[in-house]
Amino acid sequence: MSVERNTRELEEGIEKDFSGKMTYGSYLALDQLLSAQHPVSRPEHHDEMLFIIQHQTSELWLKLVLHELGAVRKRLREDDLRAAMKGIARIKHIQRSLTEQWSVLATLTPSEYADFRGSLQAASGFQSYQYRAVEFLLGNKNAGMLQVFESDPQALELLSGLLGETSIYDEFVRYLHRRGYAVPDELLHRDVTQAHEFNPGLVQVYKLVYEHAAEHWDVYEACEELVDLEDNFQLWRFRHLKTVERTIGHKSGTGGSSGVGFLQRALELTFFPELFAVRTEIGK
Ligand code: HEM
Ligand SMILES: N[C@@H](CC(=O)c1ccccc1NC=O)C(=O)O
Repeated sequence: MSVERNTRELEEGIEKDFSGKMTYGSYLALDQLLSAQHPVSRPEHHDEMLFIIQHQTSELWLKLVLHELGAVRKRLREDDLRAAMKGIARIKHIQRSLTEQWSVLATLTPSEYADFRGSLQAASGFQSYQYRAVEFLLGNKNAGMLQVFESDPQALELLSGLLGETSIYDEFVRYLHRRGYAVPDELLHRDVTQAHEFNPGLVQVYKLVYEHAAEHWDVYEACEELVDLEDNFQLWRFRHLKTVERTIGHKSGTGGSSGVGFLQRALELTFFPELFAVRTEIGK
């Protein structure tokens, strides 16, 4: 080791011959991953690379969120609440990372974005099938959303599949029923292709849990985990909205919507309305 030269020597045992062996790059398919950035602006705009990578990293994290949500749903079906909560804890960290990432894109000024926005044509995040899949898995179903995927059979298959399946919230509610809580019957037989709608009877179930937390500790903790999940999702939506506002102001979106106004209305959506409603009822 030569401290003077500020150089670390390689150790004897360090692998150098990778002929026919798996490497870091081959394992991670880096050749594919790192050759998948294709700016479309001509002449190529410097900042389009930021725009592409911000979206690609978001989609990679969304892929993991979907993977974990699938496992959470399975664990709930198997009555393994603790394992399900482990999955939610991981998802919450991913969500924080996704929300934090907006500050990178916020360095894109309106003038820089305007220089290549025209090249994006009608492409828009509205067409992110993984984002829609997350919304469906959390319980905000909307069959109308499938229309933009008519020309993408794989996305259509994933989303129409999820539309007809139970959400995380459906499974949580069914789990509560199996545990003996007085879950209203209509929730157990609801049409799962529709968005979950507010149910006052379920608020009463949560009221019991929150007012006697010590006797319902694991369920109480699980409820708060779900509240965190929704809270984090809304924070992502809010940061998206604010980034859009500072970048394109009140222009309409490339996807054809009114833009900021349309995104604002998504902030009124809720996945687990009863878990928020119970807050008003506690101590009454
Ligand atoms: C400067 C950057 C961005 C701008 C100006 C922007 C703008 C917009 C606008 C105007 C919409 C509404 C749909 C439309 O008419 O196009 C939208 C939707 C959406 N964008 Fe972005 N966006 C940006 C970055 C991102 C990033 C980095 C993501 C990450 C994946 C993203 C994901 C989405 C999603 C998922 C929707 C659908 C939201 C919903 O249905 O409520 N956007 N965006
Ligand atoms: N909807 C954006 C365009 C946009 O942001 C976008 C374009 C192509 C691929 C992803 C995008 N991201 C999010 O909407 C706009 O209206 O400027």
